[in-house]
Amino acid sequence: MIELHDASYGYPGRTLLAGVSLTLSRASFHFLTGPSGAGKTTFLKLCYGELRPNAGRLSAFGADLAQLSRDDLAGMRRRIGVVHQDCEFLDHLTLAENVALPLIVAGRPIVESDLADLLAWVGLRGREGALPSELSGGERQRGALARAIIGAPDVILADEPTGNLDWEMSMRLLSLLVELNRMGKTVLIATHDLNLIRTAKTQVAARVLRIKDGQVQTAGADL
Ligand SMILES: Nc1ncnc2c1ncn2[C@@H]1O[C@H](COP(=O)(O)OP(=O)(O)OP(=O)(O)O)[C@@H](O)[C@H]1O
Repeated sequence: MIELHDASYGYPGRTLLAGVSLTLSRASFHFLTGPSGAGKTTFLKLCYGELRPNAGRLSAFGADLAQLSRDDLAGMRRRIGVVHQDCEFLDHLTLAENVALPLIVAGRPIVESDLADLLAWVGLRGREGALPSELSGGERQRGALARAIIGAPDVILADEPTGNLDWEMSMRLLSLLVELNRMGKTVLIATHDLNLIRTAKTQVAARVLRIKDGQVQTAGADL
């Protein structure tokens, strides 16, 4: 689904990824871990085409990102759902409106019953009309997940999705991501939370990637 071939990326004066090659295959489940500032968010941005490698190649769904037209790039991005670290919502829109926003932006129809089913699936039935300021951290994260998957993406990238959640809510979110993976979605979660990774590995065949010193390596089985 997403392949990096000898890809490098850095900001001026700082190399974050140096010649990384790896594949996120269909229906795989990956964690991405590594010290703060190692480049996890940057790696995710490369995967969804917000950044382009300085050298090497990145291909998504069989197409080289560098060769994609603007429209093709937009099409590729629609196949990737992103749960951002800060789950930004538009403050003046309700939860349901925020969740439906990717469809509105893409000019796609909103089927109210599908939206209601999705909100119920993430445990937010009854919260449709709430404003973002009225949501708890766990509700925001589940809303952000709903927004990421409303367009039925093939790949879900989540950046520290359980960062501000207690354990019970982290487990709830993890089980939703595991369920999505069982439906055939490719899932990549960037996280510092080793307990989350250990627990997930009892539920799903997850591969753990670690970014360190510009390399992305498969972490040992002790994780
Ligand atoms: N737009 C930018 N310009 C310059 N440097 C940046 C930019 N964005 C990120 N960086 C730097 O790149 C490094 C990697 O950032 P990134 O957010 O990818 O790390 P991370 O592993 O996700 O960190 P954390 O776990 O703390 O969220 C950091 O040192 C950061 O300061």
